[in-house]
Amino acid sequence: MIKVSHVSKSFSHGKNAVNDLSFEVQPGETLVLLGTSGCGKTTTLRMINRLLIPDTGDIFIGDKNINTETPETLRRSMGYVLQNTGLFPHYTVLENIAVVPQLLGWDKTRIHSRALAILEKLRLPPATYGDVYPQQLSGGQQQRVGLARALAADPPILLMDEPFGALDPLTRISVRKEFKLLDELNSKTIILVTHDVEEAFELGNRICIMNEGRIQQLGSATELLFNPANDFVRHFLDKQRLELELKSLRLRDIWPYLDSAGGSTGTALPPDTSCWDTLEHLTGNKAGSILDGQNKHLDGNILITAINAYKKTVSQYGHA
Ligand SMILES: Nc1ncnc2c1ncn2[C@@H]1O[C@H](COP(=O)(O)OP(=O)(O)OP(=O)(O)O)[C@@H](O)[C@H]1O
Repeated sequence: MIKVSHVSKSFSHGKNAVNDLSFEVQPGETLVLLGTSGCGKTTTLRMINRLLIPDTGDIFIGDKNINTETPETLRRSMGYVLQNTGLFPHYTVLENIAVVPQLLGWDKTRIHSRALAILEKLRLPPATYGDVYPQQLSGGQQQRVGLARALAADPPILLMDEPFGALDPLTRISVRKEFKLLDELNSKTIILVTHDVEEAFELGNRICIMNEGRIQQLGSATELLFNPANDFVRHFLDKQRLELELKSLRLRDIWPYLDSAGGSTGTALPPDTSCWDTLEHLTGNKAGSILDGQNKHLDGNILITAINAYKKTVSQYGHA
């Protein structure tokens, strides 16, 4: 677990870059820090890694205050992925990946086989990419090498600062998809910084929306969408609201608002299908019924009506 407790940090010009920040990240959870430029996301990440020291407050990894460890020991438990990848230009891909395992004193054979394995996992066949230099790779490939390097020594924690920020929108979407499917990341505790709302909702188990160094709200996608803590959070999500709502709501959420159907026609959709995917499915299939012990009849209109009924109830009772 990572615990940030009442942490503040100001730079020379006096204004707090981070102001009384507190949050916890559970083991295996992905927490996304989301906010406009300059709201303190990177500063927060750098304090967790001890690249910066907080003015006040404490940060714990497990039950250990990070002040009690040397920065080197601390950083061995953390992979750090940067927007510009931070790869060494004069090292080959394999040499870049080997950096942390070498610092940890792994023997050569172990380092080599781990580097080959992690490259394979990230769809960069070592025979083609192992001996090339970063500038010979595309942005997406460099990003994957950056991730491979951060994962090489299998650290339990991964800190990611705008990891897909330098990529064009299409590459960004495909690299993000691959990232989500990586089994290497399943058990890791991840803090990911982004200013991309869609990315935050796609990758975060919970999302922390920040503004001017302060947390505005920390919660699940549905909490932020249907129960915003203030106007800042509400307005921050307004532009993509419909898409975010459809992607965040699952069939199981709107289940009580769907009528039961007699027979079973159409394709059965699992209850954790998002309303977005369901709409896509219905566009091609016109109508369908979903199965989960009982059948529910479904078409586009019924789906939208059920979503609206869900939203009404949520705002009525104040929870999502
Ligand atoms: N080394 C530094 N010296 C002085 N001011 C700094 C330094 N690092 C950050 N700041 C200031 O602290 C504030 C927060 O910066 P930070 O980089 O944490 O924001 P951010 O949310 O990560 O922004 P971005 O999305 O643009 O990277 C900004 O006002 C920034 O100018």
